[in-house]
Amino acid sequence: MTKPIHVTSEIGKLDVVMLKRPGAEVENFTPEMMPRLLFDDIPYLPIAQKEHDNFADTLRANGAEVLYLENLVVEALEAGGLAVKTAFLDKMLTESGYAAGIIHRELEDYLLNMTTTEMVIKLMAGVRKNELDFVPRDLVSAAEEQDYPFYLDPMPNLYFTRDPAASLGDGLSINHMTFPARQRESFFMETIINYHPRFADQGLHVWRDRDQPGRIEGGDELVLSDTVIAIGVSERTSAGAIEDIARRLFERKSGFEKVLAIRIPHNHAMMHLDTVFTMINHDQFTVHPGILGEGGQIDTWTITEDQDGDLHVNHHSDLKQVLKDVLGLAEIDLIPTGGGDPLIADREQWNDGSNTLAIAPGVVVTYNRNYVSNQVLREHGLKVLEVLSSELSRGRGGPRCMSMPLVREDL
Ligand SMILES: NC(=[NH2+])NCCC[C@H](N)C(=O)O
Repeated sequence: MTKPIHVTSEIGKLDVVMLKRPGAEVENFTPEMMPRLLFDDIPYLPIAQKEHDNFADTLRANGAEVLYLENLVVEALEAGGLAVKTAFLDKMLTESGYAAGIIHRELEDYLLNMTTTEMVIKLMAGVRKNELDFVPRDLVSAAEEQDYPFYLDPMPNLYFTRDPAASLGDGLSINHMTFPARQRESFFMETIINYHPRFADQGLHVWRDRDQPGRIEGGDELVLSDTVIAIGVSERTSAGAIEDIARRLFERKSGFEKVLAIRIPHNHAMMHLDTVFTMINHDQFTVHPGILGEGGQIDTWTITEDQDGDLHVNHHSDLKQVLKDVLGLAEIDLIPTGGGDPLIADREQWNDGSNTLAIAPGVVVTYNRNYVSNQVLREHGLKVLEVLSSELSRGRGGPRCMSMPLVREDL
């Protein structure tokens, strides 16, 4: 029987996917907070939701079952019962900076008095100080944080379900994320895996959990085949974490035998590998030309296990050749974002023109605003399903970032 998580490629027909519908969290902040929350603008929520529904409908119309993160968390907590709900809240408050003390107790009181659904939505949306009729008298609150409006920051990046965890084979990595703005997000996924009846006790492997020290995010984790994973060395994923997960995947006989580490520029526009490189067919990929040097050069390393169980690391610089080698293909088609025009490539990459989601071999979901790249994809024979993108794109993520495939058909 297929496990509740089963992903052995980037392109196998998408059967089950997890999304998060944008809620109050995407507008519950000030312009001043934007850089820290990793947003470049504040989306207009009703339109963002409409666009997101359009995305979900497109996936459903093409045969995918859509699960929502927010519902799964509520269902997991309800299945777990009061003790689980209390422990969950306690840990969430601790990770939000209130390990104990009066503010912890006040917040606990406030949130535990809600229904589970209200509590989960509230934790995601953030808790403002003026919601509680209580004035903290401690020195930190009085002297340092008096002008700060929140007890609990909103989590606007939750609709990028790709990043807090990544499905790999019959399991997943639950990620230790890079920035404080996102670190609490992967706790939702851990809760689902531990307590949701659909996922708990189903023999799923957690290849690497969120308590591990090195940083890794799902936007950097690409399943190229049932034996090869590519991982970006990026602003968000450290080389140490890549070695660590490679070791665990090899040791635990996950089926993956090779990890391809690809180093990309470390900046906000290209925070993850999937913002500049995605797999969209057996032998076709999108790539942002800005990451390739002369003659398509880019630093990559293949990591394998040698006879003694040690990691063996091999450096390469020709992306096309490495991909051919690891996938056993005679030819591959690297399709440049923006058709290769450097201005258009940069503009469309900024709005996630390289961040395509394959829902079957050669069938991709993309943002409609990247019309040049979309046309190029069509010219290369792909079927392109465009979705609305004016507001969603303000969070700096596209269709791949907004989706966590849980089950794909094997190729
Ligand atoms: N898989 C991705 N590329 N995700 C994009 C995430 C964007 C989000 N604002 C962040 O900076 O974390």
